[in-house]
Amino acid sequence: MKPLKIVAGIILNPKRTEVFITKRHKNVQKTGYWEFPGGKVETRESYQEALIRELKEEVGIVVIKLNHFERSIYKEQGTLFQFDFFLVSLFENEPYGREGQKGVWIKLSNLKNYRFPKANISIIDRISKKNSF
Ligand SMILES: Nc1nc2c([nH]c(=O)n2[C@H]2C[C@H](O)[C@@H](COP(=O)(O)OP(=O)(O)OP(=O)(O)O)O2)c(=O)[nH]1
Ligand SMILES: [Mg+2]
Repeated sequence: MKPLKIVAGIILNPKRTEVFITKRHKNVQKTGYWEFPGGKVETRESYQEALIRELKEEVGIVVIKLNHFERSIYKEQGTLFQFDFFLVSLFENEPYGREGQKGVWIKLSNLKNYRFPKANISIIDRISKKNSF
């Protein structure tokens, strides 16, 4: 089965103590859950190109530096998802919910108090630990 490819950005402040997350819109899958901004990789697009495009569209930043952090595969209701999470540590502009969605900077240690989709459990676990990157 061919997976649906998703890229998402872990947008960090310069001290790498906080991350910018957004809340998913109404009327889409996973309404009301928090997420790392990102979306589906389009045909003929690389993972990096997809993430740069998505972060411009969704949170208005121009990515300068990104590093691949983790890939995970997740199956839900018959759909296979492949997630690639990137650390985004340098960018232009201040991120905001460009499509009207809520966006907040939160401490990494506080991530556990926000409701994310199940597919995010392992990544949240990893980055909320001290000195994980
Ligand atoms: N961006 C993002 N998506 C996530 C996360 N966790 C998680 O389960 N997902 C799921 C929700 C969606 O089913 C899918 C991402 O697709 P999306 O709806 O963001 O795709 P997109 O931005 O390309 O949106 P669209 O063009 O289809 O409107 O992955 C996450 O941390 N970030
Ligand atoms: Mg999206």
